[in-house]
Formats: sequence, structure tokens, C-alpha cells
Amino acid sequence: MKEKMNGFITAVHRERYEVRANGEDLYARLKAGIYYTDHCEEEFPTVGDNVELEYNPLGDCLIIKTMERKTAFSRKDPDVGMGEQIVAANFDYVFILMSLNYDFNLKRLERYLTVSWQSGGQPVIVLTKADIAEDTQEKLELVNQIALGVDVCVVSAVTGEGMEQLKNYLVPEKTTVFLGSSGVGKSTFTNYLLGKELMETGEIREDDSKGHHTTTHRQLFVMDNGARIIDTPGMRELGMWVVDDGIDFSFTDINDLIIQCRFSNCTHNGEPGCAVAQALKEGTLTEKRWKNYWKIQKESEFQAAKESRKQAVIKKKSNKKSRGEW
Ligand SMILES: Nc1nc2c(ncn2[C@@H]2O[C@H](COP(=O)(O)OP(=O)(O)OP(=O)(O)O)[C@@H](O)[C@H]2O)c(=O)[nH]1
Ligand SMILES: [Zn+2]
Repeated sequence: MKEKMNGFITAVHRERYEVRANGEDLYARLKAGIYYTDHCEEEFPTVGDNVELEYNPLGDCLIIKTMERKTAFSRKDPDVGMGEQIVAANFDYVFILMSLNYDFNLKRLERYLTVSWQSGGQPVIVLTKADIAEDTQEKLELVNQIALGVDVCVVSAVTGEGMEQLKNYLVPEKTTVFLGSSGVGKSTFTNYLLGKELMETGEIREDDSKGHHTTTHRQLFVMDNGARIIDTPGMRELGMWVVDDGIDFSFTDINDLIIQCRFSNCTHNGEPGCAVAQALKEGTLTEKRWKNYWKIQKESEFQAAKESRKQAVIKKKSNKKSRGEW
């Protein structure tokens, strides 16, 4: 009888998982006879998921069950018919990070709040970079107006200001996921909480294919006190209706326009009340800039679809393999 144990996923690689079980970090794979079958009823695990494992002292453990999720961030994948993709699961709190300087944008904050409530997690607004902020008080009042019933904290990872207030959430066994646009200081904040340099921050970062600077990993860390935190690579993964991180970074003007379109699902292709069409007509938005935005938008949709298709193929192949068709 193989020894069974429970654990939670801390990182997902191509076909390999990092799992924390009984305080130890282990590698694991999905048990093919359970996950790669036509009648598979198990969800593929994601960061934060609780799983049941068969321990293997000689190599990778085998994941045999994904426990039911209490919360999740998902992105829809209508193009590839794969339904939902879950990008993080089982968190208790969602820290919405927004910096008090250039990144400050109430419309965007509203979107992040919506996404948080939909996930089932409890949002907490964390306004970052307090040390270099001006008019913090005014901004705080504006935030409080739209964030009724949500705790708002003003922090700085440089001076440590405000970090005490967050300790109510960063407690043993509870999981907090971080959301926020690129550059708000998620990695710096994570490093601060962990008391070490685990995440690369701003200055040193690889360029991705589109030339954006982004955090590419998604990982769950356990703090010294046992609190769990998940840093996300950005909202790009949460679907296109949410402002894409990379796009948002350089096209804030267009994102602000899109929010003003009469229909929330406006395709900006001649619908009445389209704010983009209006701006193009008035010349406040140039054709060139709009085309650029569109191109990058399509590229990132294409990348996401490609990744899903790849996953579907892996699954299909494994199904065949387990039925002995190879
Ligand atoms: N003054 C000040 N600067 C900060 C603070 N937190 C982060 N920064 C700076 O802001 C820049 C971006 O910080 P990151 O932590 O890399 O931002 P991020 O949100 O992880 O960005 P992505 O990895 O692109 O998602 C860096 O230059 C940091 O040094 C803060 O509290 N105060
Ligand atoms: Zn429109």
C-alpha cells in the first residue's frame, strides 16, 4: 500500500508540480490513470490547490486527487472550447495593489474589485509606494468612496509604513493572492513580506517576446509565520475583458476610452455610443495608436489560445497513451 498524503500546490511547471506537504517541498506529477483518461473527473491542479498525493521516496510523487476549491481566479477560453482555465485557487484574501503615483486609477480599481468579488475571495486594497506619494489623503478619500466595506491600507515597502495593518490577513494557514498592474511593486512587496529576495524586482527583468517587462512566474510562498501568499504575473491571465497588464501599462488612454463605450461588450466596430470611434473622429486618438493597441491585443489573445491548444494536445496524447494507442 503506497503512503498517501495531503499537500498544496506552490508552483506549476509544464507537466510537473511543486507541492508543499508536511512542511516539505516535493515534486509531483499527475497520476496518468486518473487524470489522463476520457472519464477523468478531476480538475487539473493549479497554484493554491489542495491535492492528495501518493508518496514516492525515489522520485516524483503522484497527484491522485484535486480537492474542491473554495475560491478561484479563472479565465474563459471560448476560442478553444476548453471552458475555464483556473490561474489561482483556494485563497482567502485578495490584495489589490495600486501605487499612489502614476498607476493610480479608480476605474481600474473598480475592475479589480469586481474580479475579486467574483473569485469568492475577500478584497483588501493596498495602496503602495506611500513614501513617494503626494496627496495621499485625497486619494484615500476617493478610494474609500468606491470601496465601501473594503479595508484600505497605505503602505511602503521602503519605509515599512502600514505593513502592521496587513498582519490581520497574513496569518497561518490563510492564503492571500496579490493582484495589480505591472510596476505597482508586487515583487518588492512579496520580498518585503518574506524578508528575502525571492522575486526579481523592477530593474532586473527579462523582456518577453512583446518587449514588455513583466513578472512571468506564478508561485505560492509560505511566510515564516505560516501565512501563504501568491504573486500573480498580472491580470493578463484573467481574460481579455479585464485590462491586460502589458497593454494597460502603455495604453491607459485607450483603456479609459473603452470603459466609456455605451455597451460593455463593445467591439469598437461601429456600435452606437462607441467612445473609441468618437475619439478617432475627434482626433484625440490617432489611427496609428489604435492599430498598435489592436495588434498587441490580438497577439496576446493568440498566445493565450496557443497555450490552451497545446495543453489540450498534451491531454489528448496522454489519453491515447493510457489507452495503449501509441
Ligand atoms: N519608492 C518606492 N518604490 C517602490 C516601492 N515598491 C516598489 N518600488 C519600486 O517600483 C518598481 C517596480 O516594483 P516591482 O516590485 O518590480 O513591481 P511589480 O508589481 O512586481 O511589477 P511586475 O513584476 O511587472 O508585475 C521598482 O523599481 C521598485 O523598486 C515602494 O514602496 N516605494
Ligand atoms: Zn467601443
